[in-house]
Amino acid sequence: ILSGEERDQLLPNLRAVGWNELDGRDAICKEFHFKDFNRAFGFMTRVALQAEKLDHHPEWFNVYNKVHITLSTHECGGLSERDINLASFIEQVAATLV
Ligand SMILES: C[C@H](O)[C@H](O)[C@H]1CNC2=NC(N)=NC(=O)C2=N1
Repeated sequence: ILSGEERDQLLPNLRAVGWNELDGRDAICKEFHFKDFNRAFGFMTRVALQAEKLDHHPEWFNVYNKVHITLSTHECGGLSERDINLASFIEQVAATLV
C-alpha cells in the first residue's frame, strides 16, 4: 500500500495527465477516448499483454472508442507501486495512439 508521502510524490504526475482518485475506494481511474474502436481495442490489447507480463491487471470498461480504466491492487486493498507502474505504461501506449 502506498504511504502518504509516496502518494504526494507519485500521484501529482498522474493527476496532471487526467487520472483521478475514486471516492470511497483507494484506486485511480481515467477515461481514454480514441478515434475509433480499432484504436481503442488495440490500446487494450497492448495494455493487456503488459498486464500479463507484470501480473497486475486493470479493471476496465470499453464502449466503442472509449476505455475507462480503474487501477488498484486487490492483494493490499488499495494503491501500490504496481498501479503507478501500470499507469505509466498505459500513458506511454496512449501517447502513441490518440
Ligand atoms: C494470482 C495472481 O498473481 C494475482 O491474483 C495477481 C493478478 N493480478 C492482479 N491485479 C491487480 N490489480 N491486483 C492484484 O492484486 C493482482 N494479483
